[in-house]
Amino acid sequence: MTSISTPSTPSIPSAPSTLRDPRVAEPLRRLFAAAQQDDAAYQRALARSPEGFTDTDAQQRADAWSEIYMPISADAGRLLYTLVRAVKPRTVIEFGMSYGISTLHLAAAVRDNGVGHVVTTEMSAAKIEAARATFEEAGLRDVVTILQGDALQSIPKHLDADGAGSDVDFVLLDGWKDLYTPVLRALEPHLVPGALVIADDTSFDSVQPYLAYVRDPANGYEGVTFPVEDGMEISCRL
Ligand SMILES: C[S@@+](CC[C@H](N)C(=O)[O-])C[C@H]1O[C@@H](n2cnc3c(N)ncnc32)[C@H](O)[C@@H]1O
Repeated sequence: MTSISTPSTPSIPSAPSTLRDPRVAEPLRRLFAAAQQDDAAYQRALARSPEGFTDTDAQQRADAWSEIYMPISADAGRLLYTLVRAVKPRTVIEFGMSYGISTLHLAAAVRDNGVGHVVTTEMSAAKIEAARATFEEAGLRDVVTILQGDALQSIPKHLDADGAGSDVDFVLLDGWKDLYTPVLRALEPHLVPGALVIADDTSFDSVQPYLAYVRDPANGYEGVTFPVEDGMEISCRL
């Protein structure tokens, strides 16, 4: 006779995700609301510098646009949280923190994993000061290190420093788009096989050279564009 086993009771997580903790949810709500004013802030920046900025003056652009949030969307944030929970990375590197909306999602996932650390980068001193206060308010300051200055220099310097874990298993690229490929190339000596590299805004013209790079099989990645807001390229280091 075949015995019929009784289904076991599904386990229920003992606590909701840190994203739903009011200490994180409230700053996220406030930051997303503030980012709604980005168009007006952009117009003010343009009025101050009508000639615009070239690709070579990243710091000047970061300072001139320091009032502009340019965040990932809420859906993209949940995607990042989900991926970090699944991958359980030891070291998450973020290129382009701004006011820390994406960083809060990455850090919440690291907190819930109980392992890992987020190293993020930003050139605007005003944004760094504001984000530090936000991470403190969110109770996530201990899982985030902010590197001030140009990520092209600060990331390799940090990873090569004595005592810093140099293996990288999760990357978010969301700084100036023309720097995605150089930043990734600077990270490559530290990427472990299976590392996930996420690049935001795949629909932008300025991201196309990066896409050509990660989609060329000779460069050692496999991936796909995930259709969230302006598109996120998810690439796996082979
Ligand atoms: C699109 S915003 C980042 C948005 C952020 N990921 C979020 O979701 O809130 C891009 C940010 O990257 C910063 N940035 C651009 N180039 C950089 C560089 N070379 N090094 C460090 N930060 C940079 C800019 O100052 C800007 O705040």
